[in-house]
Amino acid sequence: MTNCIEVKGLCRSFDGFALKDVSFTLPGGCIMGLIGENGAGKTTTLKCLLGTIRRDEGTVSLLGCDPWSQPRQAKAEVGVVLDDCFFHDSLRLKDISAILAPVFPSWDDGLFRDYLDKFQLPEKKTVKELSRGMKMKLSLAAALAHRPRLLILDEATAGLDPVVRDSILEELLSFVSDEEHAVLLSSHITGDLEKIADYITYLHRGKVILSGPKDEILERYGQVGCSAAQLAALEPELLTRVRRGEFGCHALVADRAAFQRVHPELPVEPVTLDDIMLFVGKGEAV
Ligand SMILES: Nc1ncnc2c1ncn2[C@@H]1O[C@H](COP(=O)(O)OP(=O)(O)OP(=O)(O)O)[C@@H](O)[C@H]1O
Repeated sequence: MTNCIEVKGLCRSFDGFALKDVSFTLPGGCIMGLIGENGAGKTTTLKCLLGTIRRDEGTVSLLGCDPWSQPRQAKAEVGVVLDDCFFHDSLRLKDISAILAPVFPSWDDGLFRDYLDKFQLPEKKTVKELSRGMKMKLSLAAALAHRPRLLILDEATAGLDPVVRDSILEELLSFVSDEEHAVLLSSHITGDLEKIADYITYLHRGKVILSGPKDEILERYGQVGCSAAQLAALEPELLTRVRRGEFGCHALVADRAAFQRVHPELPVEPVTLDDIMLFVGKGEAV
C-alpha cells in the first residue's frame, strides 16, 4: 500500500495563528478524517496541501508530487470539494461538462451524467435552483468525474441532512474500495468519521495532538468517572486530561489497559471522538 499523502513538519504562520509541525500520512485505500475545533487550522492545512497557499516550512507530497513546485502534476489526479459550490448560479448542470472537459484531460462526460442521475440532479436545472445538499452532490459529481485518485473535502457535509450525508459517505467508501484511491476530509460531524474513517488526525491550536488509525484511538482511549477525592489519589502519569463537574470528575486515559491493570476497581468507559475533543477543549491538564 503506497501513501497518497505525506506531510512532514508543515508550518504556516499568520498574524495571531500558527500551524506548527503538522505531520501525517494517508495510505492508499483509506479515508482520513481531519478534526479540530473552529480555527484549529484544518482549512489552512488543506490549503497548504493543495498548494493554494504557501507553506513556511515542511514537505508535502500528494500522489508523489509537491503541490507547490509541481502544481499541475500534483493536482491532475486530485478532486476537491469545498464547503461552497464553486459553479456560477446561472449555469445549467448539462453545460458543466463543456466547461470542465478542457480543464481536466481525464474528464469523463458519461461518468458525470451517471453521477447526476445517481444523485438525482436534473440536468435542466441551473445551479441557483439547487438546494445546499444538491449543490454538494454536484460538487462531488464534478470532483469524481475527472477520475481522481485522491479526494480532498473541506466541511463538505456540513449542514446536510443525515440521508444526503449518508449517500455522500457511501460514495466515499466506494471510492476507496480501489487501493490506489484515498480521501482526506475535514469535518465537525465526528459521528460520520467514526462510521467511515480509517485514520483520524486531530488538530488543536495549529498542532497535531493525535494522528493514527481510528480503531486504535477508540480502543486505546477511555474515560473514568470518579469523585474528586478518588481523582486526587490517581497517578497523574495514567491520566491525559480531567474534567471536574458538580457531581463528580471524569479523567481521560490514553491507555485503558494500563490504567485497568493498576486500578481494576475503577471501570474505564469507551470514548467517542467528541468526548476526546471535549476533554481537550474544556478539560484541564493533569
Ligand atoms: N489568510 C489568512 N490571513 C490571516 N489569518 C488567517 C488566514 N487564513 C486563516 N487564518 C487564521 O488561521 C486560523 C485557522 O483558520 P482555519 O480556517 O484553518 O481553521 P479551521 O480549523 O478550518 O476552522 P473552522 O472549523 O472554523 O473552519 C484562524 O485563526 C484564522 O483566522
